[in-house]
Amino acid sequence: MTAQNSKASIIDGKAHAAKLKASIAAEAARLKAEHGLVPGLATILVGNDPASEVYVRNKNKTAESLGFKSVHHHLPADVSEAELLALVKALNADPSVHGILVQMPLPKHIREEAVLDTLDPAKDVDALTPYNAGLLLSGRAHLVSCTPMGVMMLLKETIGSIAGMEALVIGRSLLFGKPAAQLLLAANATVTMAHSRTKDLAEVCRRADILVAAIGKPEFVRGDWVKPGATVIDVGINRVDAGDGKSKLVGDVAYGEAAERAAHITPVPGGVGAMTIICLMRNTLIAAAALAGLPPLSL
Ligand SMILES: NC(=O)C1=CN([C@@H]2O[C@H](COP(=O)(O)OP(=O)(O)OC[C@H]3O[C@@H](n4cnc5c(N)ncnc54)[C@H](OP(=O)(O)O)[C@@H]3O)[C@@H](O)[C@H]2O)C=CC1
Ligand SMILES: Nc1nc(=O)c2c([nH]1)NC[C@@H]1CN(c3ccc(C(=O)N[C@@H](CCC(=O)O)C(=O)O)cc3)C=[N+]21
Repeated sequence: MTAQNSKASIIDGKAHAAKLKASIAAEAARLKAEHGLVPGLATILVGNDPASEVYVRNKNKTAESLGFKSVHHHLPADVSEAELLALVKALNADPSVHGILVQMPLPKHIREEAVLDTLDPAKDVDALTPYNAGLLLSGRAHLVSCTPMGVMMLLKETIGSIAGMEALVIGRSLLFGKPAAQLLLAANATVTMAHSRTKDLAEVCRRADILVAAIGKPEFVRGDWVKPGATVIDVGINRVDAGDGKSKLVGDVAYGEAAERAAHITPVPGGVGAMTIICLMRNTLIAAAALAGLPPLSL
């Protein structure tokens, strides 16, 4: 078998997440014993998207399993912007809450910017406020967006240094693409960002030593776009028809094809998604320690 058609190694996000969870649990126990500090996470979900309900429930369950305080607010789809902002302000002022997560996307009649301008940056565990995005850009990151952080951890564990490598991020959202590109740059990769207006995406992909896809289109990236030996990180979570009346999750990368050429690849599910929730717990702990005036945590 030549290197060209050997199967990629699978990056086990679940196993990495379990390891990180253990170190967060230990640090949380220490903060509780030494300082009486119990991290508190508040989640807000507006409307009834079933996938979002599952994710938010998982976030609360994970918080509880770590001994965090966890509160969930489920608001109807037609809640007014003013009511949502009032809830965010109340949580900003609640000393038992250290992290506030507003699940995106929000209904059309609510301005995302108004919500982010109201959210206390010290409690912005998704790192979506201009303040936290700006700190990252300035090389002084405090709270970092969870999924990009999870991706960097997986890359570190899988290939070590990425200095000088060609990294491509497809997608430029505030939640993932932009912070992911900043983190890759800070780790000294040569970073390209692609999006819906990029010309000849397949060719751009073929240059990438690290190919990160966050598009939201099932199996959009084909196997022959992957540079042989590349590391492929699939952020996409798409629910598609499995053909037997059931549905299944697939990523933004045609996994089977890509695995023929890549050296390392993340599966969906069990790859990047598994890291996201645990990075949210990490951010909640970091925010709690900072709000309590404790020294930065090494996690
Ligand atoms: N695993 C996890 O934990 C997480 C998974 N996700 C998943 O990642 C995916 C992306 O999420 P998110 O960043 O929030 O999505 P957005 O919809 O906000 O962004 C999608 C990006 O993909 C780009 N894009 C769309 N079509 C194309 C195309 N044909 N060619 C190239 N680029 C294209 C868009 O470009 P343009 O800007 O030009 O419109 C945009 O920048 C989704 O599947 C989401 O569910 C998201 C967060 C966490
Ligand atoms: N403000 C905000 N912050 C977010 O972080 C955010 C958001 N809005 N909106 C939607 C996306 C999506 N997202 C995921 C989180 C966990 C999994 C996850 O746990 N995935 C598992 C499987 C899940 C399953 O089986 O359904 C996995 O990939 O193994 C996936 C996707 C966070 N998002």
